[in-house]
Amino acid sequence: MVQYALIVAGGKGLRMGCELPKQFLPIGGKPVLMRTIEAFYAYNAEIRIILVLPYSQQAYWNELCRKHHFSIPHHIANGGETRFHSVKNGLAFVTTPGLVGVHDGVRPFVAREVIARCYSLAAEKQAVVPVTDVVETVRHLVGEGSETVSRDEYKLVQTPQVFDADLLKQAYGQPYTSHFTDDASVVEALGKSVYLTEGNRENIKITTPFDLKIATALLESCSI
Ligand SMILES: Nc1ccn([C@@H]2O[C@H](COP(=O)(O)OP(=O)(O)OP(=O)(O)O)[C@@H](O)[C@H]2O)c(=O)n1
Ligand SMILES: C[C@](O)(CO)[C@H](O)COP(=O)(O)O
Repeated sequence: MVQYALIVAGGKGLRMGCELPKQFLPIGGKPVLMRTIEAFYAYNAEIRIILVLPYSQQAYWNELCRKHHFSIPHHIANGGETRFHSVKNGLAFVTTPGLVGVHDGVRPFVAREVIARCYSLAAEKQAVVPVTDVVETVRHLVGEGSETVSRDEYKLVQTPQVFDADLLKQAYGQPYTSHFTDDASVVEALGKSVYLTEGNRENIKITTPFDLKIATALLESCSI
């Protein structure tokens, strides 16, 4: 079955607050985005990689690839207004039946076994999402106050979220709503339920300067 990795890096990175877009920031001397793409290539050298980047950053990315002798084959699609629109743009490059894994370009520490399990389960379940346990107590804001809720009833959601290609394309044909914060929520809006599997704790989404510090520490401490 043909496998696609749709790597989204079309955002503005406002919470990082850096001039250089966060997907290009170096960790251990190599841009975040290259590490992310390498993780998928290491899982399957035949995987079809679609990278979504703002049009204005594509020349810089090509220059970075030359500088780092980065030669993993990939197609580039234009970033959109929201993550939803970026994924939709990337899906135009999905031209055959198969499985599509949508992954945040700023999650370079996804474990190979998690990628493998998500694709393998998606062949059977059609819609698979990696999650981790909530490790802190959670409070729900109610009116002026708040109350503790049972954390056992919640999970934290990661990527890659892997889907049957036709199902995902149908889901992204729906009109955008602000509730669509990930791909699972878009697919669920069709009435299809998603299957949860264990993610890996290191698979952080590099969002703030603090996350960059964690990323550097992770690189030093693990062999991912
Ligand atoms: N219009 C958008 C918005 C987000 N993303 C991607 O979706 C992933 C998760 O988004 P997030 O980490 O929130 O990135 P940004 O939207 O760039 O960050 P911020 O909200 O701080 O501006 C990132 O890889 C980001 O590049 C995207 O492809 N297109
Ligand atoms: C897709 C995601 O990474 C799953 O946790 C997350 O929803 C992205 O959210 P953001 O609003 O783009 O930060």
